[in-house]
Amino acid sequence: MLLIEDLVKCYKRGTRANDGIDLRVEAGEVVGLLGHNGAGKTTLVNQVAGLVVPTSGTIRVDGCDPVAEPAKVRRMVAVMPQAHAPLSGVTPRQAIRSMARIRGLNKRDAIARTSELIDALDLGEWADTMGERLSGGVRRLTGFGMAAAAPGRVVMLDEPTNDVDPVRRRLLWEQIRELANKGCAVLLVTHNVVEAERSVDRIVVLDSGKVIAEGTAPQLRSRAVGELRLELTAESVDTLPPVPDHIRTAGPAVRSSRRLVIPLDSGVASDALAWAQQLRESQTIDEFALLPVGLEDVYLELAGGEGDDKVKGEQGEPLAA
Ligand SMILES: Nc1ncnc2c1ncn2[C@@H]1O[C@H](COP(=O)(O)OP(=O)(O)OP(=O)(O)O)[C@@H](O)[C@H]1O
Repeated sequence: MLLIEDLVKCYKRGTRANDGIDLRVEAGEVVGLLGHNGAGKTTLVNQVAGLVVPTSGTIRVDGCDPVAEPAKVRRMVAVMPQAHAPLSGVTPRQAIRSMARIRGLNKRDAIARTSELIDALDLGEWADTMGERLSGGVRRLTGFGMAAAAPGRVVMLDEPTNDVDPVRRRLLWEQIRELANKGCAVLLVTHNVVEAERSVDRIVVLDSGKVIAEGTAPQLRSRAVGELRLELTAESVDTLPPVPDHIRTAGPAVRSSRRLVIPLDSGVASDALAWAQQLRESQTIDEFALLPVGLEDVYLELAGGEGDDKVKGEQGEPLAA
């Protein structure tokens, strides 16, 4: 449904925001696009929507080129932008209904679809409140409602769950899945790795404009070294003692200012727990946890840590991208 090949976008000042991206989203599929700030996610979305012209490469929405046939592609693509929808002087109900009408639904169907979305997202309490008085989360949900009102073939959602409370976040994910079940190809930008791991079919990781990893959550998790992660939290992890020799690490640790995450094989779990317990009893660390490897660990390892240095372990090499 959505096919992207060797997509390059260079902005005027020379930033290569997309640098040879290949990406495919099939009908009925929800694909999560992850990547650091400035990785090029929004640039990608804007090119598919026809708002930014690619420098080179190919985009096809059900066979149509957004550059050659922008009006046609706009009808086929629904976008929820990263910025809040402008809702001054309109209520969520009016905004969603208007979008449904603009995108081709007749009056009766637009009213019905709007009510359906307001109920599904539990927005009834604010459905008739003017936009100026809405919270960030309700604005975000309204933006989703506008994109989902008459969604077309491809739906692109740029950080849809930001500001949304945990209960409505679940409702939102149900509606995202519902769009895929109706046959839409859904491309979803998010920074929430844990949510993505739980809720999308496939994940694509962008780094500096390039795809550095792609696959289902289990496929990406299988790239991790070791089965476990020992997380140590301390005021500063710089002064922590080295991992004792008898606890063989499975790969390089990832460090942020207050957290050290050490990859381990399951065979050393009890020794690692005993060591962490000692560190806590001596108040060298504040707390610790031993957890199965998650997608967030793989992501941080791929991305090179939590914005901080990557600490190379005693054994093992860093994960290759
Ligand atoms: N209109 C523009 N003109 C020049 N440079 C731009 C423009 N829009 C984005 N960029 C640059 O392109 C790069 C990619 O930006 P983009 O917004 O696509 O990243 P992103 O992954 O969506 O980031 P974030 O997660 O912070 O929203 C950044 O270096 C950004 O500064």
